[in-house]
Amino acid sequence: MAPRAVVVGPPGAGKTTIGELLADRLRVPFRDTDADVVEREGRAIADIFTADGEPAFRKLEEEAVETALREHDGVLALGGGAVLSERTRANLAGHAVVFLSVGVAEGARRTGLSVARPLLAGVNPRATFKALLDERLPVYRSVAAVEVATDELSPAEVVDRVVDELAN
Ligand SMILES: Nc1ncnc2c1ncn2[C@@H]1O[C@H](COP(=O)(O)OP(=O)(O)OP(=O)(O)O)[C@@H](O)[C@H]1O
Ligand SMILES: O=C(O)C1=C[C@@H](O)[C@@H](O)[C@H](O)C1
Ligand SMILES: [Mg+2]
Repeated sequence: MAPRAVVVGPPGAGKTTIGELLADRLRVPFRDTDADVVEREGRAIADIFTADGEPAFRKLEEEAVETALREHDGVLALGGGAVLSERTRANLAGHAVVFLSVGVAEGARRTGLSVARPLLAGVNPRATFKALLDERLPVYRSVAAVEVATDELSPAEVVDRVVDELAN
């Protein structure tokens, strides 16, 4: 059993939004490792970061990804930083990984109104977002079979593009 698609990308790329729509389109269930961690821990991600620190969250996330890759045969969205784990990257080998990309301006705009993203909660979210993209872009690309730039597309258009690309 393997997910039909595993969605990766930075915060605000639309992993949850597009993942849910893609699952509807494919008529399969949707699962999100951020939600799995929250459910297992019974606390919000921001609270885990604050109380236990990022490394503790990454460990929980690694476990959540490994379990979901084993159990889930629908669409799976990973947390934005999940690919930073070498173990997770190894676990993703052979899977249909979709990288949703977003530029700094649009990514900061989409995430700017939320306080639920602890990594972007600093004084200059735009600069933080740029640094995050600079670090992660090659990592997302290294695990992905398909890349879709989402800046100029509506969620429905992104899903169309992902379905097309996965069929090729
Ligand atoms: N293609 C799009 N066009 C316009 N808005 C979008 C698009 N994709 C997502 N959004 C909006 O951007 C915001 C972030 O989307 P979403 O929560 O799906 O991102 P995410 O990648 O799951 O982020 P996180 O890593 O924080 O979980 C939401 O308000 C969503 O409605
Ligand atoms: O990009 C990240 O590092 C994160 C993205 C979110 O999905 C959450 O997993 C968490 O807020 C960390
Ligand atoms: Mg999400």
